[in-house]
Amino acid sequence: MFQVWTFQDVDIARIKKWVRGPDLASRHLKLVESRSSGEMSAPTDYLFSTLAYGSASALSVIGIYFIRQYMQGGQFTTKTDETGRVAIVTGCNQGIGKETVLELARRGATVYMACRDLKKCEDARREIIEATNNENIHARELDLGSMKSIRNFAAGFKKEQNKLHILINNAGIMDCPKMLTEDGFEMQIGVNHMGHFLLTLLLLDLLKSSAPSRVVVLSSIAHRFGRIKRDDLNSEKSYDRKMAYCQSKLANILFTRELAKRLRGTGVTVNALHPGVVNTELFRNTPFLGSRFGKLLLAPFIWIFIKTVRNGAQTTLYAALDPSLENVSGRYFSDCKPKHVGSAPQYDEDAEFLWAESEKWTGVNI
Ligand SMILES: NC(=O)c1ccc[n+]([C@@H]2O[C@H](COP(=O)([O-])OP(=O)(O)OC[C@H]3O[C@@H](n4cnc5c(N)ncnc54)[C@H](O)[C@@H]3O)[C@@H](O)[C@H]2O)c1
Repeated sequence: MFQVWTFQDVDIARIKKWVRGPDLASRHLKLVESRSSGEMSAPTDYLFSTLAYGSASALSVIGIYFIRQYMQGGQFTTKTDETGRVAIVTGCNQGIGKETVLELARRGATVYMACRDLKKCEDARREIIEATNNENIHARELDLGSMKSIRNFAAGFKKEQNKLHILINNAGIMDCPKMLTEDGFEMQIGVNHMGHFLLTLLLLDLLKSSAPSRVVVLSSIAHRFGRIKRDDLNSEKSYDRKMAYCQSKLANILFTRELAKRLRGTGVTVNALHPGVVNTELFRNTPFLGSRFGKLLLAPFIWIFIKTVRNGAQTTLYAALDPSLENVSGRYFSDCKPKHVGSAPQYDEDAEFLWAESEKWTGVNI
């Protein structure tokens, strides 16, 4: 009833030939043919299949591991001591911002977490203090969609601190349906660019007096698809949620270049970056990707190809802390290294246009 297979049953020479064969698919085909013709014995068949499919699975696992490692991008491993340095991070109750604050706290910095939702900000602050034992972490309210809130935040901060070494313009919103900020700006250009424009300019005096100091701007690779709509910057004539995000992220790059130019010789540097594609709540408004079902369905894909929040914060930390960037300004980074942005002459014209409009809209200038 039972057939016992012994080692002698296994045709070693034949297996060697098979393993050396051209490829898995043709080997499989031959296997099926030889099986039906009775040429190959059952034990040989069994051993070959195990070997072939075992090595294919092992190769796939190793391949997936290396792809995932590659997709997680560059790491900022340089050790720095930030004790006595003061930083502000916007939109940091979650996502890349929260992870950035966590690492700044570990390195001893005093950090002001500037968030729209103070309750969530307070919860995140407590978590960070618990994890790092750094008590110098503060939660403050800042809604970048309200010029009043931005002015209140800046005034409050200046009452508490007379130094600011690192300003990280991290907060962002993506793909939202057409909405306006409190002051009537289209939400994506309003929060991602105009709000940060006003905040940075209100804090410039402190940044200058605390130099060497740094402004870090979270842009995105999406800037490459962006166009500054000179005839409709505020999307009043037409609105496309994707293009509005791309425009706002291009605005981040142009703001960085123009501000860097204007701050030459002050000891304040300004750099922009793309954090990578990171597994955060930023996609909450994106059809399918933002839904629970979409996330569940794409979970394996996300695990392989999308950065973890920790890895997503690495380029921000690099731009904010790497000693080698002390005098580097007006650049764009990705994966902890410099990256090229689009063609200069057109960007310069757009940057000047955007700067003039931003001054007009926010009522501040330098
Ligand atoms: N996640 C990615 O794949 C990715 C890719 C490229 C660029 N970025 C950029 O990285 C930055 C951080 O995004 P994230 O991925 O951590 O997303 P996230 O949604 O997790 O975090 C964004 C933060 O911004 C805050 N925010 C939104 N509107 C605000 C407002 N009006 N005032 C104050 N805060 C506000 C949110 O509350 C949140 O804390 C954004 O600027 C985003 O454009 C992210």
